[in-house]
Amino acid sequence: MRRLRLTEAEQGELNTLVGRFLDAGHDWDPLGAAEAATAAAPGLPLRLREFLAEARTAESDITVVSGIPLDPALVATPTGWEAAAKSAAGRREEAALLLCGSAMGDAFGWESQQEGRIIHDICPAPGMESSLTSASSEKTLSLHTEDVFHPCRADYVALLCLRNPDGVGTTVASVEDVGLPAEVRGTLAEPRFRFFPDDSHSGPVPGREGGPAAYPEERVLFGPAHAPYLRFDVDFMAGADPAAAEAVRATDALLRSSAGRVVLHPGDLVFIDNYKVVHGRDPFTPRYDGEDRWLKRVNLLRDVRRLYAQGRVRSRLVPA
Ligand SMILES: NC(=[NH2+])NCCC[C@H](N)C(=O)O
Ligand SMILES: O=C(O)CCC(=O)C(=O)O
Ligand SMILES: [Fe+2]
Repeated sequence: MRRLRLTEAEQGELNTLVGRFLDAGHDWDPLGAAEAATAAAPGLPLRLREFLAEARTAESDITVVSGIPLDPALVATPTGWEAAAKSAAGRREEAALLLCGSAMGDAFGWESQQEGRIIHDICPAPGMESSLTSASSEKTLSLHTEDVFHPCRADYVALLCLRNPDGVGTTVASVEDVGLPAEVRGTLAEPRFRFFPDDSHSGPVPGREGGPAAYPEERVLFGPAHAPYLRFDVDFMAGADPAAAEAVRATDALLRSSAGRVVLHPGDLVFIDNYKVVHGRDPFTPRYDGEDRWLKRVNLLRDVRRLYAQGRVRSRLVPA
């Protein structure tokens, strides 16, 4: 894990950049904002850019930047992402996340998720307490690769904490630390697994009725044999045969027993390497009083052209 704390001077620089970005009216065309952020990111504080560049080339599994300035007059936590989207709650923080994220990768959103927005709101929603989505609270959110079903899922999931009054932990488990037995590793490295869109995706997504065909069977471990990448979400995958199903169960148990947690405080921004680390969340009791836990999230790709090359993209930054 790598950590950087912004100095007061750097916070000032970032605030100025955010102000300029908002004044330029980039809020909030999802197609234009990501490109504008990439263009503006070279204006970020030098030490921050150097830190993120180093984290990126070293393939740091978890990277935390503390001291992202938050609006002192931040509005009450909305009761779910739809309410947040309607009221444009936390725009300044969205801009800060988008700008810092753009130093790490290209921001994108899914047409099927949170109405195609590129910045998502993660806050508990009434009625969703036990759901398998990030709007849940009372139920543990299982360790998962973000958007496990998609061949062009994010390289990084970036989360900016706006509130976390009870210090609820984001759980993390790294493929490097999990200690999978050789036999399980062998099975996971074969294309014997199916991955499905999770419940936060709506409409005609691959493998669902009315959507395009499901993706073929794939590997859980892939890439360099000595340091493989991982793709895993026990709730939205299946082994294609009994031995593969058993490997999923064994891997889930090992990931859970090796998991640690990062407690995000207001102003903390974490980049989770979505190829090396699975993440989830401890359960908590929602308040629905405006003081609830609230994160902003953005998906980042090291090169958004990988998505364009997929052929399922309907518009430049909003893949179908
Ligand atoms: N195992 C799971 N519950 N996976 C789904 C994770 C939550 C999902 N990424 C969301 O934004 O809502
Ligand atoms: O709430 C958290 O800490 C993590 C939620 C999550 O999995 C996500 O936003 O992708
Ligand atoms: Fe997630």
